[in-house]
Amino acid sequence: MQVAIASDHGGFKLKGEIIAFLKKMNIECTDLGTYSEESVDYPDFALPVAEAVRSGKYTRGIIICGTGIGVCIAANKVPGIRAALCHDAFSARASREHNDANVLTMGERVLGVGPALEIVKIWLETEFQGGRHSRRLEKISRIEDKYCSK
Ligand SMILES: O=C(CO)[C@H](O)[C@H](O)[C@H](O)COP(=O)(O)O
Repeated sequence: MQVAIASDHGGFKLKGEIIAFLKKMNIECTDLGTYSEESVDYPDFALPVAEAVRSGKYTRGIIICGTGIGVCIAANKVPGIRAALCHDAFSARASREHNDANVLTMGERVLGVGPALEIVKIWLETEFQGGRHSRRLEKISRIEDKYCSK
């Protein structure tokens, strides 16, 4: 599995913890920034992760900001991206089983490191269930087709 990860300044510290955790789990990840706590704009870091996942070069993406909300909104503008904001284990599991989420977003200002790492582990290890959920994802794709020119 190849993971692309990024954050804005509000998620910088938690991003570092997640990268260290992924290394311990022997999961390859690429850090697409930001690289300091200097204030930046979250869409500039959500977009490269979303595009990296859409391109197929990376299997999954993780994006952290202060709340996880802004990066989730931005990433979901990219066709083919199913970004899920998860601050609990149940949502993390369901976002994979039901939604086949390919990007996880979280907020450093919302969640402690321990719960965040548990969510990352569950999210990476849970498989999409398919079946009736595939039909629903098809309907989401059709919404993209309706509104996106490429
Ligand atoms: O979700 C967000 C924006 O919708 C994030 O929490 C950002 O990290 C946050 O807005 C940054 O705020 P700051 O006051 O500029 O640090």
